[in-house]
Amino acid sequence: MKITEIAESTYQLSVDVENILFEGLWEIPNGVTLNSYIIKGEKTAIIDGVCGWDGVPETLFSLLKELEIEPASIKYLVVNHVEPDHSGWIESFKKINSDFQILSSKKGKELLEAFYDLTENVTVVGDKDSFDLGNGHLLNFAEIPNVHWPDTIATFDQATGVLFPCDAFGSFGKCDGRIYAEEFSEEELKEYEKDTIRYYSNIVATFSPQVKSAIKKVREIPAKLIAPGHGLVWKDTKAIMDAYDAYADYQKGPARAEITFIWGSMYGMTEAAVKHALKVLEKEDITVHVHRVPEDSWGTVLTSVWTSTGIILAMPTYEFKMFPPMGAVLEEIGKKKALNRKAFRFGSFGWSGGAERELADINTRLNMGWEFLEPVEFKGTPSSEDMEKIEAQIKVLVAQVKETVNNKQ
Ligand SMILES: Cc1cc2nc3c(=O)[nH]c(=O)nc-3n(C[C@H](O)[C@H](O)[C@H](O)COP(=O)(O)O)c2cc1C
Repeated sequence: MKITEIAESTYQLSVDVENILFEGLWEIPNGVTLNSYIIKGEKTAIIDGVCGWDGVPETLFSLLKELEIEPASIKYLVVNHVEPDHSGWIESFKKINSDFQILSSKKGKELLEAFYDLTENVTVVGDKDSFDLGNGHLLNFAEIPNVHWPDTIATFDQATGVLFPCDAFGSFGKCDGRIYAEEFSEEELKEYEKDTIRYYSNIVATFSPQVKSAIKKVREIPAKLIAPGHGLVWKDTKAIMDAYDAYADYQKGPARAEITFIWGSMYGMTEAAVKHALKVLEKEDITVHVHRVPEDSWGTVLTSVWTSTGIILAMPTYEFKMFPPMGAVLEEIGKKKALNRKAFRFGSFGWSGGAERELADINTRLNMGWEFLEPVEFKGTPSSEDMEKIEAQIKVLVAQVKETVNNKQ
């Protein structure tokens, strides 16, 4: 954990977390940095906290001591968002400080009661409110509901121009002691963006329309620095807002000129055709993300799907339905609303088939709007004719993806 002064009397306290499933579900291969902020005006406020995992609140308290702040002397907690990765520490805090005031949204107040039985000393703040910490640190608030829970607000400090948007504009990927995006080389930032997209697609994506509204609102705030609850701090506030704007647009598609190829196979029948399909794709000038299920996690597959305009699915029939891990990952992709993709499916069956029926059902039931080319299904091993049909369909798909993306630009 580390303390950095990011603006006058404004400190970031950050902790790198690894080897966990985020939200108990999402793989984070490069970890995540959780950020908490302290503003020392005449009054001291802490903006967002950290999770309540073993040892994490204690580390936060020891950092406060480094800043010569006794945790018991903190009288103001700004809770932008009650999700326990930011508020879990309050349970430990309550044990050492019984006298503090919380600022949160109306919905946040409800959630604080539900999660932590906190009912007293909660002041509701919203768009029209301000709160004066003294020494010029006048805080304003912007309601940005559903980015990522319904309670979310962003806090803006008039004195320093720092905007604290909590989950909005956050990223996975631990920062290893670095604070600002500007400390990363262009190459490193490109890599880091994959973690930002992982974060966006896995955590925030469902609420893309609300992300669009939040960005519109936040662009009106004269922020000099965006200091989120996860990941890097952005001096180039426009860069991260533009990036998030684009990710939100990918929900309805088209996204980028990329294809995500998701496949699974039990005994190698579908796999034989997958190998052929990959060779075909190698000759095409297009970025392809390949994921085998169940080996690759939902989160990893979703990250690729989010930026892809084209999807190829290859899996056999299994008990009159799709190969189960494919069904599971598609349900999740549908729930995150990765909509309107150009798609193509092929795969093996033994006697009755059935994968196609379930695929159509998921596409309809979850209103995904994926436009499928004629599938190629084969009994047992794929014939050379099947291989030719697959090759032809892939070429059509690549052309469609490029055309759709070009038409958008
Ligand atoms: C557990 C199991 C269930 C299956 N269920 C069906 C089925 O309901 N309908 C069907 O046509 N084939 C079914 N099959 C046959 C497979 O679809 C077939 O063996 C196919 O070639 C497997 O392709 P793969 O080697 O790519 O996994 C099933 C196979 C297994 C092992």
